[in-house]
Amino acid sequence: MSTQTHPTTTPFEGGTILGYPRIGRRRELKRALEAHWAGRTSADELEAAARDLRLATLRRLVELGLDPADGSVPGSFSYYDQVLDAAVTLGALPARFGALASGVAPLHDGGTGVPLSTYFALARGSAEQPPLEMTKWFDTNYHYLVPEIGPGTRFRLTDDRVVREHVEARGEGVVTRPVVVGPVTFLLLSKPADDAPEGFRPLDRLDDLLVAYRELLHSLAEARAPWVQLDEPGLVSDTLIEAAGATRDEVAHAVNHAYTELAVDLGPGVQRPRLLVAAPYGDLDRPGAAAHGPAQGLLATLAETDVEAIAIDLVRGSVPSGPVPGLEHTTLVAGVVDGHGVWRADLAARLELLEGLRARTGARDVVVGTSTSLLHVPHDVEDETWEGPDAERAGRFPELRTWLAFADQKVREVTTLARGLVLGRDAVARELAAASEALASRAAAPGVVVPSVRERLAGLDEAAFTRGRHAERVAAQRERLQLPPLPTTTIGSFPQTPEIRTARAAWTKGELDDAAYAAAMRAEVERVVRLQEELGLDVLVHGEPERNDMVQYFAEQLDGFATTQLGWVQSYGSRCVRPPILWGDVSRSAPMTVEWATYAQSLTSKPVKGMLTGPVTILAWSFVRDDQPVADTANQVALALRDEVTDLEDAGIAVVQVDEPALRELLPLRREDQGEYLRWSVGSFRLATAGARPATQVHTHLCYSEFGDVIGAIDGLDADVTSLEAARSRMEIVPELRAAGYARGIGPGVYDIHSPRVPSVEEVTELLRLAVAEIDPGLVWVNPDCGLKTRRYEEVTPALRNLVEAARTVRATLLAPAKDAAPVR
Ligand SMILES: Nc1nc2c(c(=O)[nH]1)N[C@@H](CNc1ccc(C(=O)N[C@@H](CCC(=O)N[C@@H](CCC(=O)N[C@@H](CCC(=O)O)C(=O)O)C(=O)O)C(=O)O)cc1)CN2
Ligand code: MET
Ligand SMILES: [Zn+2]
Repeated sequence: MSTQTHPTTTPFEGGTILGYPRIGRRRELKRALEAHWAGRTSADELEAAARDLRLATLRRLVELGLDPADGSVPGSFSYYDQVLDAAVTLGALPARFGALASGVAPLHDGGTGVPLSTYFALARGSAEQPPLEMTKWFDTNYHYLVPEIGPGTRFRLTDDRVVREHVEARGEGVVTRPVVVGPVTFLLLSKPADDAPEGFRPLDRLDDLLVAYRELLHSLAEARAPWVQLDEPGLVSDTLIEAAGATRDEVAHAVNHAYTELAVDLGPGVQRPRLLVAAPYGDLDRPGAAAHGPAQGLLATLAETDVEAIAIDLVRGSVPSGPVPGLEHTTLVAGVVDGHGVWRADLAARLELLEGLRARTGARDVVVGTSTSLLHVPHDVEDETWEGPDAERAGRFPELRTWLAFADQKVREVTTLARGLVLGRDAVARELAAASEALASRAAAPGVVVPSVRERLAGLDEAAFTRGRHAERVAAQRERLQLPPLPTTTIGSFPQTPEIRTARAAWTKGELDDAAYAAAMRAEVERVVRLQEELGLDVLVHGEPERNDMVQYFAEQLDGFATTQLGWVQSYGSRCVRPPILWGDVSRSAPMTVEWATYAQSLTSKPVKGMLTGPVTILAWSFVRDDQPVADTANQVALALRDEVTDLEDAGIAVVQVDEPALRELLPLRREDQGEYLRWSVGSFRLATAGARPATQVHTHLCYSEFGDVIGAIDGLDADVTSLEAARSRMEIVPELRAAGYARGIGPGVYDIHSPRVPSVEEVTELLRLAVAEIDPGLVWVNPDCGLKTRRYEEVTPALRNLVEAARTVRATLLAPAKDAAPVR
């Protein structure tokens, strides 16, 4: 048992948040990072800009009502990614980075920390090494960097930036609660290093890793940090646990071990920071699911260690159904304010939940928190313009503003609820009433329910989700398109040049009129078509220059959506998106893409692919209404897209691609929820595309994920051709497709567009040979991994040239009647 004393008063009594956006309300960090990477500023200048941003954040959070004295303000800054931060803090620098990694000494051995240049080399790659792999953070549109752990990884405290930031904040009068990814989640998120033996699991290195965490706790103790927050979202995700080769029982064991080891005395005279373990994004335990999980739930497992506080997600997760053993010694941070969506909370209902929570769970005390970090929402509703022509064009209207809560509004929701919990309802009666009023106004507002949209949805039958027979479609499309074997194409976007961005910025500001902007974009389309013809690609695209983003572009044109001016949310590193707000019933008032596609088609005799974003991805990358089943919302979007497909067909477009890069992203973290998700998500894609005639070739594109566990769903989309990201994993998906008997057109990516490297003809040829050796060459398409919008023409032009050349090379071997080459059907 620890002799650590609990605070005698309730910690975080004024409420707390699990994290706050770090990009800056005017994307200050993005600008500072990109200036530094471009060589325009020094590391010192970057550090100064980041410091200004951190201090501005502290001031803001205190102004919004968080207690500056007791660790309620999280220290959640990062220069790039919080998982990378943990890796460099704990000595997990991959050996493949050579001297950059081996040159980093443990702090206790005279080390001086990990230089920013090394940190960015891990994030963005060095001259010799590709960066750490990037992948989706739980079911969000945030991407983290995947640590690489091997038997030789030397876990030690190698960087103490998080400690220095605590000291920095103290200098400004704010006692922060440093936030670090917790040890179990850190290992679950990691992958085995390249040199690890077969069967090695990062999780097996837990004991060694804990040594480094203990060093970190020591260092925080010396800085007098009263609390530290260890984030353990990994505990809520079956998919992550399975991918790490572990079971829930093993994870429970690891949790018990880790927090028994960390929640101990650090020795005489050292006051260990108290531990807040946070489990955002879902449920630690499911009521009634004990049969599948550890005998004792994960919440009880945590509560029975000596950690002083546990934060649970009460938006995505469920309320514990009864007293939790061990919680009588523990503060429960009740995540009742949604960190992941933008709707204003029903404060009265949330307060009622909070009031009953202590009695229900047996917690030592209950305090108010957010369900997740506020990283996933924009800064401030007040930064937007809600009236005037700009607002109107973007679908924003004054009433909408009152329905929303971005990060700053959410902090106020937290502090309001905290006051209500401590002082009683009457103390916050005005705020509760205002929240209820906003909710009522939302329910009754025009556009939220549009009868014609509802009627169309209600009238759908099975046939609306079903296309004609596959074989018939294949024949009709072959006849119409006359493509060579191994047809070449791209995923849609071509580089978004500074000229395009500048023109759009000028147009947005009203400095360029509609006609001039359209002319500039048409000129770009023409350049892109000419380039593709010159390169010899078979199925062309218009290049998407007119799109600011593949989701926002559609949201700007659909009814039921609003888009923001400054609602930036970090997606990875310095890259941001502005997720649209889907608030009402969705419908399409006019064609959205037809002019661009037909203009491109008018320039060439080759087929031009129409390019749409699918319903699941539009939902995944928007803030979606929470007042109806998400499946209904998806089908509304699908119907709008279905009409667009028809319009493209009527305009003579023979190939239409409907992108679903986020299909895998929304896959629920809990196994038992996945079937239902796949049912509605696949259904909405089919609804969007099943109206296409047999001779119209429907493509889809998926990326950013491992697809192994959703091949069945990919098949269920019933697309004629699917392009997948595959180059970096060297076509790993191809044998899986073969094993699954996949018999549709398939374009496993042969050009890794996430890297500036230009692949050689030989490399692409080699990847193509891998593909045609495994699957019927008559099904194989040749394409990059993803769109080219983030690349530059200097890279794209030679890379596509090589891709076309490689396709020709492999095509020739197929056509030659060699005895070991599979025939083309
Ligand atoms: N929504 C979404 N989610 C996604 C992806 C995606 O493409 N879209 N891709 C995956 C990876 N994520 C990504 C997310 C963002 C970016 C990205 O490049 N973002 C751009 C912004 C893209 C954008 O909205 N561009 C707008 C606005 C650009 C802008 O910042 N304009 C300046 C002024 C322009 C200038 O003078 O240069 C301004 O507003 O201040 C446009 O082109 O119109 C960035 O951060 O820089 C890339 C990948 C997964 N999730
Ligand atoms: C993230 S998937 C991107 C698909 C889109 N058509 C593009 O090429 O950019
Ligand atoms: Zn993609």
